[in-house]
Amino acid sequence: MIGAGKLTEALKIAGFEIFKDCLSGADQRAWVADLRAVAQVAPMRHPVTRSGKQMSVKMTSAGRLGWISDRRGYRYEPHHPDGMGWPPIPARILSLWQELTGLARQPDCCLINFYGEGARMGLHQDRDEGDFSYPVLSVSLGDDGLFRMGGAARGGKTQSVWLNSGDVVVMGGAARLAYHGVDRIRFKSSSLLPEGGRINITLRVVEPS
Ligand SMILES: O=C(O)CCC(=O)C(=O)O
Ligand SMILES: [Fe+2]
Repeated sequence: MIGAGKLTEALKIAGFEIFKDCLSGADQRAWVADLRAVAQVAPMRHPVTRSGKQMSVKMTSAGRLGWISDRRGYRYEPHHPDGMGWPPIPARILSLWQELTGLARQPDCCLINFYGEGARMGLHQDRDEGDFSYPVLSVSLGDDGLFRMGGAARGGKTQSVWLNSGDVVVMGGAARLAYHGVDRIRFKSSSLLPEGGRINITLRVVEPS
């Protein structure tokens, strides 16, 4: 599945890797079908933050734990806010994790974000997990997204890169706790999703081993 030599060094941040064009067109369509099946069981919704502000992205999860945000804050939960358990992480998604990380440990959570027209994600750290020695693996599908990456401290210098459909990002090591976000998408730049928009999935180990 992974072409050799596809690793680029778009950003010079230790532990941050981009694998361009990791997924073929056929793979991307299969992933989208898998993710739509997850969203059938565990519907996407716009979370609100602790302050009550609605996020512009819609989210759902697969796996033992799902990431949620509500007026009580951010956390992982074993159930969707509507009460159902999260569907299992699709097998082909787990194989990519295995192939790229080589880890025996499987991720607990596959967080699925959907960026419709105008959606973005502010700079943040992924730090609700219990063990930062595991990388976060992220896959982009659909429209191009302008990804911004900073350092471990808020307010530091940032670098930006466009992520395209089929690109995979690994944030491990020093990059694991780096600030990152998505400034904007190029709506309808890809034909993968007929309705337009960008899907990003992140695979996370949540519980300490
Ligand atoms: O959409 C992306 O590329 C990043 C998503 C992200 O940072 C997150 O879900 O925590
Ligand atoms: Fe993140």
